[in-house]
Amino acid sequence: MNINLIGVPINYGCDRDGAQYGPSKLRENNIVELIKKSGHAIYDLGDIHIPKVYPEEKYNNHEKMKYLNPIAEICNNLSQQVYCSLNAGDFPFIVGGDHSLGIGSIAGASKYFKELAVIWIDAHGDINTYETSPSGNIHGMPLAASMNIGHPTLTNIYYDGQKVKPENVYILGSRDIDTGEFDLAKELNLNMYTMDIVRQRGLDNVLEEIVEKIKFSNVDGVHLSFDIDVLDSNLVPGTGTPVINGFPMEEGKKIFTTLLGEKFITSMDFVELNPLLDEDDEKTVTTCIEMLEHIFKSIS
Ligand SMILES: NC(=[NH2+])NCCC[C@H](N)C(=O)O
Ligand SMILES: [Mn+2]
Ligand SMILES: [Mn+2]
Repeated sequence: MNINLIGVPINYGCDRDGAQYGPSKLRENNIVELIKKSGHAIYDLGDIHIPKVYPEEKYNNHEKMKYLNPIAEICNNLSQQVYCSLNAGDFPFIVGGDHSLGIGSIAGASKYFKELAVIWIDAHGDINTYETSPSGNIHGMPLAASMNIGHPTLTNIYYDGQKVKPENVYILGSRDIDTGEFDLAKELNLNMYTMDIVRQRGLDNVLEEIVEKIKFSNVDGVHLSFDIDVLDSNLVPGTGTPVINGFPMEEGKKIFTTLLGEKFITSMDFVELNPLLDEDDEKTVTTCIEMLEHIFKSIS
């Protein structure tokens, strides 16, 4: 497989200093060599350009969303990179940066595929809108925007309207969900496997159900969006919104072994590493590198 590495050094979506250093930190820690070693050909496509915006301008575009226009511009550029990569027959691997970039990845993938599914692996739902968000941070909104819910500037990125149907969305590992997100998930009847459900039913059973549902739908492409905060906060202190009771390393690996083993995943995000918040001799970077090694071994 040809892997296309695309860096998105953005922190406007989380409004916290540090997330913009994710791509450079992973490159310093040899992500490119690691991909090569796994036997894949790698094209490092570099980083998406991030326009400079000062903090005092964050609400200039909308009173309830921070950095709206620059995020839309960055996601628009990312979409085209992802679309071109898929068109070339390659596997786009997007490294963040905060999770607002998911809007761009999904828009690019959905232009290429007729019927896209999205697996959102995250401690959070990321299905807020500016009306339900407690923070105004757009990294809490990308999955809603991709389903055509929220502000038109976000729902019309790359091309107008819906990028993924709610029935093709799978949320896994959530355990910090806002009230508005909970209501929306219920209203849309989303496939939402919260951590409580995973613990009740067992990870194997939940993964099997996701795989079966995707296989028996008419989906022709699957985007997997991995927010590192789905892992237990002990493993990833260096992320902006860590949450306790997350997946331990072995379960994190099992998720990838199973889902990537099915060979239906066609693109991926890896987001929310914040090197400035890291602790214990770069514990989070170590976790990320170990997981990335496993991910690339599992892609075939
Ligand atoms: N991608 C993330 N880490 N999202 C965290 C979102 C936190 C919270 N739900 C919010 O909307 O502000
Ligand atoms: Mn997220
Ligand atoms: Mn999260």
